[in-house]
Amino acid sequence: MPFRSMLYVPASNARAMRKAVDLDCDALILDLEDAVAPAAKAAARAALAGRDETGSPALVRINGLDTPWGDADLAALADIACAGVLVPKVGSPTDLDAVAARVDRPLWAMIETLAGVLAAAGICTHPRLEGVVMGTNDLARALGARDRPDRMPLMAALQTTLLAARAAGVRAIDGVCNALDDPERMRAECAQGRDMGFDGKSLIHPAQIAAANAAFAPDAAEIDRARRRIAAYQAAQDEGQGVAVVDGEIVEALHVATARETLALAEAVAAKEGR
Ligand SMILES: CC(C)(COP(=O)(O)OP(=O)(O)OC[C@H]1O[C@@H](n2cnc3c(N)ncnc32)[C@H](O)[C@@H]1OP(=O)(O)O)[C@@H](O)C(=O)NCCC(=O)NCCSC(=O)C[C@H](O)C(=O)O
Ligand SMILES: [Mg+2]
Repeated sequence: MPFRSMLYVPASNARAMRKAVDLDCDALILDLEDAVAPAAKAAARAALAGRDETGSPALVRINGLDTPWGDADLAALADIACAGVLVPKVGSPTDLDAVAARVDRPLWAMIETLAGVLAAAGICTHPRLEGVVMGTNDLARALGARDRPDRMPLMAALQTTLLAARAAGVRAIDGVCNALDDPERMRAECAQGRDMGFDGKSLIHPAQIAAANAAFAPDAAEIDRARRRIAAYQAAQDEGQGVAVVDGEIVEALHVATARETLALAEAVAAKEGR
């Protein structure tokens, strides 16, 4: 399945929770953590109990086990239908062990602390991990970084974590764009995240879904080039050659493997969108 767009929905926001059911993001992150005020934690947790799984697959972001609410969140998961658990502020594989020992759902890790980035290789190879989500807000704070449209201060953390995720074969989701009233910045951040190799982007508002879905899916030109690369390489092989040339660029086996992945993603997106 595609992971182009993962929308945070504060579980304490009943209006947003109702809205989320009909949104076309690839996944939801039902948040019990930082988007929920301390006074609203118990009610937010209760709001998830007995939810049905209408709409996009949902991860539940729990509070850390080092907080007053983490234990109760884990206990509540027994009554919460979800596709997985998103663990915040993961700093080591043992942080995942503590959750894995108490829930049998797939785990995702927020990489949003300096320790988490430095331990990314060990975290990403955890046997229960399905993916990582970048927490660029917490990371920027921990770095003492200034906000920049080019996200230069965050690049080392983003690329280090992405390398670890790709090496471990798990999904990697880029951080949020806070600029709700700046669609150009959102577009640029999506393009940057896609260019780097992320699978998708985490979002904070439904208005951001379209940009992420567009950026992280192959476009018509990429689909056409993938098909032509596969065909040209097969023709070269039939003539006993190991290399083809398409649009003035060489095409070797690795390019064909990428082309097949491109077509597979395009098919998964088309299937999800009922095309
Ligand atoms: C930022 C918001 C508080 C703005 O909410 P609101 O003022 O209600 O926005 P709108 O009036 O434009 O809403 C229009 C409709 O859309 C619904 N809505 C808004 N946001 C969401 C959402 N996230 N999910 C689902 N639906 C949403 C409204 O209810 C309106 O619905 P309707 O009237 O029925 O049409 C709000 O967007 C918000 O709370 N966003 C989420 C913020 C959040 O989750 N933050 C935590 C994640 S960011 C982070 O820190 C990640 C990581 O940890 C890190 O460190 O980086
Ligand atoms: Mg955070």
